[in-house]
Amino acid sequence: MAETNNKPSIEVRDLSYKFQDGSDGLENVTLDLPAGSRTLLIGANGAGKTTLLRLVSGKRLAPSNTVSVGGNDPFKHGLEGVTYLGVEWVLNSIVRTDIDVPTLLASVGGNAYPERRDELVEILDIDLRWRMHAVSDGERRRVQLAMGLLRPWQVLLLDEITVDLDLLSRSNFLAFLKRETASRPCTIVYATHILDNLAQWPTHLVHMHLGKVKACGPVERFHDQVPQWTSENSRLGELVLKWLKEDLQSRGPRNGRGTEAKTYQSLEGVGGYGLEKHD
Ligand SMILES: Nc1ncnc2c1ncn2[C@@H]1O[C@H](COP(=O)(O)OP(=O)(O)OP(=O)(O)O)[C@@H](O)[C@H]1O
Repeated sequence: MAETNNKPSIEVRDLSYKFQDGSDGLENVTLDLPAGSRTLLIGANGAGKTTLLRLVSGKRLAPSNTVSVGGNDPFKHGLEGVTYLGVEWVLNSIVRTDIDVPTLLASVGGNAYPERRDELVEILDIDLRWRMHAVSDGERRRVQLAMGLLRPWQVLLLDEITVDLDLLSRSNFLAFLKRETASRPCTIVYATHILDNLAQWPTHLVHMHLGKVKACGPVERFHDQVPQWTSENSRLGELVLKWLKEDLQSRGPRNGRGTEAKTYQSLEGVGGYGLEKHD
């Protein structure tokens, strides 16, 4: 396994990707995210955020010379310093079994990084007496985040995995990530729909729509796109809302219009999943 160099920038060059069924995943995506940046990846459901993150993490094979993380192709080199936390990771069943927190943290190398482990336990307010089959979803997510963040990654790709966190846990978690990028060479890309208290967090924004990058750059570049705001937080919210409304307008509703539209009547007799009513 290769290590990223100590300047973990993310470069994507004219990346197009088709799924196995032949449908377009990404089209001509180009990105330059410098080392030390914290990027928010913004886009409506289905815009291509997960697809992009999986390609950057090396979980999917990108065409050669299109993705470079810290100077390496993540798929070819299986990069040691790249951590991707997404849905598959969240659904890992081990965290639902009757197992205790110290054992779980040790299983991902906690004993090799005792200071980070203790810091994460404190920041995420984890009770070491919890048993994982008997915790709430948010508590489970906090333990999972501690597990995922324990090894000092150089590139962190987060695919909306903070939905279960309460406001304080999420704010502590984001502050921890900010400190990380300030104190050591590391880079973060965070795909999220939840913008609360995020205004001061990103250094860069990427706006995706229908598999393409519509806008990308340092946050300051977008400030004048929203003429009125009541606070920094609502400015980011206003900007994203504006983007998503424009995207919907240019794409049209998913179910199409006029003759293209499917109606419940036109779908009668199609499919059927055994959910029909039986007397
Ligand atoms: N394996 C696949 N085969 C074909 N199409 C797919 C596949 N996976 C995803 N897609 C399609 O690709 C598009 C982008 O999906 P992706 O999961 O990247 O979106 P996203 O921006 O992460 O969305 P969300 O915000 O809902 O998580 C969607 O229209 C989706 O239906």
